[in-house]
Amino acid sequence: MTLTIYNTLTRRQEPFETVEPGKVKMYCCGVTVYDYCHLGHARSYIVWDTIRRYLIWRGFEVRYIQNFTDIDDKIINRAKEQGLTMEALCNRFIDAYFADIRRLNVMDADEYPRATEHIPEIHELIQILEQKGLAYAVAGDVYYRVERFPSYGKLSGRELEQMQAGASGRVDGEDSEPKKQHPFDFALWKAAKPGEPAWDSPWGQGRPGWHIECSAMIRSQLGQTIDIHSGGGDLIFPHHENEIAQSEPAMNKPLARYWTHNGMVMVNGQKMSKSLGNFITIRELLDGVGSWKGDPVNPMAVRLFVLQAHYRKPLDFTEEAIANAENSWKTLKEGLLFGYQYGEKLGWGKESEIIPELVARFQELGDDDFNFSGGLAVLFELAKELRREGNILVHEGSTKTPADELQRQWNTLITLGKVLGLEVTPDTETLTQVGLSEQEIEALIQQRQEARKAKNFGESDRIRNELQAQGITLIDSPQGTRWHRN
Ligand SMILES: Nc1ncnc2c1ncn2[C@@H]1O[C@H](COP(=O)(O)OP(=O)(O)OP(=O)(O)O)[C@@H](O)[C@H]1O
Ligand SMILES: [Zn+2]
Repeated sequence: MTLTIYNTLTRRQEPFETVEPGKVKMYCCGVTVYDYCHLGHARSYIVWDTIRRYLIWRGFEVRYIQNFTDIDDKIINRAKEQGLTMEALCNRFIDAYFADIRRLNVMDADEYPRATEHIPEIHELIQILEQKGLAYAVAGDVYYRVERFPSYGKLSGRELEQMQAGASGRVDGEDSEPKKQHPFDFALWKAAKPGEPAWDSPWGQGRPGWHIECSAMIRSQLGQTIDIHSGGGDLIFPHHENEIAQSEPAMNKPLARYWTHNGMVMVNGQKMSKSLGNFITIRELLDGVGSWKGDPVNPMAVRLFVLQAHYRKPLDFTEEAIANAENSWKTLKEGLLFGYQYGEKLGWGKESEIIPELVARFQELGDDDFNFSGGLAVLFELAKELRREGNILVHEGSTKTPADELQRQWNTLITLGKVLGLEVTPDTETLTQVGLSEQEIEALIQQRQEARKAKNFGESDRIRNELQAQGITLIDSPQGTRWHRN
């Protein structure tokens, strides 16, 4: 089977061929560190983490690099507001990034280069561009000359002339606009303003523009052509377009073989973003605080919320979608805990076979542009089966399916769960949490009866659905309500 990946650059799904056989060099645009990460960022890093895990599982040696943008207008302004140095502000939010993102079971990158630690590499690249006539200095600023790069616009599918016709004067809102030769020229280096952090450079005191840092860090960390460049779809233009414009003519090599982009987390039809103020942070969601009014959300439910949609599609954030993901996680968790709970009782041996047909199905879906939402169906099938057998075992003392088959099912589930970063810690707390006790079920049925008496059918349906999600089916009859485990 061949892995195929959708390439934003060619607008096609293509067979995956790496520069060096068996090795993947992957770069992902990281966060600008001036605030806590929100659910949109969580989606982006969960998606790339899962793709990285999948590639590793498919036998590739993956080198994964993700930067921190630690110099930028937004950072400078926020540091001023909070009376902190830029460095102190960045360190605070880099620490917060790690604390939050690790809770989501996102693996650490191999390196986290920071823009401010790559000033010499940035200078070098700008100088190459200057020598090639692709950059010009004006009063301490250095700009990229877009008209000199004939392929400008190839990633986003924009033509310079069309863009020019559509643009009304200012392009990036910088007050240095009059210094530009063309409205789409962009800053590679910015002259220092009084009181702002600045570095010495061949053009005087100043600081790097945003786009150049990624080009310089990719070059120094991974080399001239990488295999996968990733990031959110909102970065295609101008950020990734500009990375290409900087790197490719400087090195006379393609920057990346595959340009891959995740879809946005949306709120009421708009991108979740800090600037729109419609965001919910990862920690608010996981701790049940701040603007998240619901209960704390299990980190694995956040992963499921993300993975249940194809990575390139938009994903709507609603309370209902999070509640559904929580229910799905309960089901999956029961399956994942099965072996820890009952393996010994069932006399499982040490061998750990998997079910090749199911793994092949999962892989076929994953190989089709990382269709993990499709692959999840395989996991749920297994989890539901194991949950059912667990219930039978508890109530009848033995299972219907032979123990060795159940062990294969469980091993398959654990293996595929790990590929998607969906894992469970088998501590005593999680083990005892599994499944509702009979008293809990009876109590919920009682609550439902009362809701029905009060004609609160919304509530009674909610209780029925909650029980269904836990694998309990209710049967109403004139004699009352009976229940059974599925
Ligand atoms: N709503 C979202 N859904 C999915 N990915 C997102 C979303 N918002 C940002 N990202 C991605 O997260 C990564 C880090 O983003 P970055 O730090 O540049 O965000 P930002 O632009 O400061 O955030 P915001 O857009 O909230 O102001 C980028 O790859 C970006 O595309
Ligand atoms: Zn970048």
